[in-house]
Amino acid sequence: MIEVKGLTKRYGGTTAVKDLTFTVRPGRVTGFLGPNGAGKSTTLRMILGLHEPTGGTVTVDGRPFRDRPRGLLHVGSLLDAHDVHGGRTAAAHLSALARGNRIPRHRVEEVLEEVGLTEAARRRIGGFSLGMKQRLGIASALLGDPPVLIFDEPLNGLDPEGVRWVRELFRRLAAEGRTVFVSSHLMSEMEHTADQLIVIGRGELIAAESLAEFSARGARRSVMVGTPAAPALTGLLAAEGAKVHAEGELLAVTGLTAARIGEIALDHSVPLHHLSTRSASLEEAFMELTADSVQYLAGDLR
Ligand SMILES: Nc1ncnc2c1ncn2[C@@H]1O[C@H](COP(=O)(O)OP(=O)(O)OP(=O)(O)O)[C@@H](O)[C@H]1O
Repeated sequence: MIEVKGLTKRYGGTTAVKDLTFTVRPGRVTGFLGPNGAGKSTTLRMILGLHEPTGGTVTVDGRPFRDRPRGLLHVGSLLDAHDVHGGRTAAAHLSALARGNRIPRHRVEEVLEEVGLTEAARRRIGGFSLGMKQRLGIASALLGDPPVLIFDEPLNGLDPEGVRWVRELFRRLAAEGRTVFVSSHLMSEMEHTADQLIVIGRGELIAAESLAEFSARGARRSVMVGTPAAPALTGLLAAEGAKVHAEGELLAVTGLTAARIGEIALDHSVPLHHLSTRSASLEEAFMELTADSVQYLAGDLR
């Protein structure tokens, strides 16, 4: 179990993580979601003792990760698939990790087999594709057969076959009773991967709930509106408290009924070419939930 309590990280004037509290439990895949720059990587690095928190605490199975000398037996992680010595072979890389953690040598062959890299074991990592490096990173994480696994954007750069394989692997690891914590900035990636979600924005907790609970938010209907006067109508609807974002030719509106939108358009002589309702996707629910933090980043930090 990973327990994060009041975790804060400041870099100079930037607060990357702010008073974050959540728990990641075993036996399920927990997705760690947030827009770019939300503070996911910083949080994962603090869990792994790679960054010192400015405030708060984080423990893995009751102790700070740094207090465990043979760390790979407790927590396996993949933070950056490129962070490997390109001149080494896959087998040499894993053997060095195994030696450092006093893990039996046969585990190297086992994890290579598990991730489908047996054939490539004697090749230099420098010649690996991103997908192969991701597989090697996952092999490193599995090497110590740890109860807790942490992956930062593990689906990045994988082809559809690779994505399916990773999803099935995560599900199996969770079914074995392990804690599996996986970050992503895309709801679509987590939709078929995670059981539980921790959502952050601007370094702060926005939601910690099951995918089913999150889906209930998605059940809120949105109204699709087509008009040649999109900027004007957007302003009018926002003034009535609606949230509006462009989706191709149409505006997706939440917070107002189709009837009310039609009335507002009529009152201001705004022509409507399209007006329909639909259930929001999980992606929309996520975007709506994190919209404020994205705007903040776009305006103030980038
Ligand atoms: N070493 C650092 N020095 C200064 N600022 C940093 C440092 N590391 C991260 N930040 C800032 O902290 C914030 C959170 O960054 P972080 O990389 O943790 O976000 P993230 O959610 O992982 O984003 P992404 O999906 O883009 O990787 C950002 O505003 C970033 O610019």
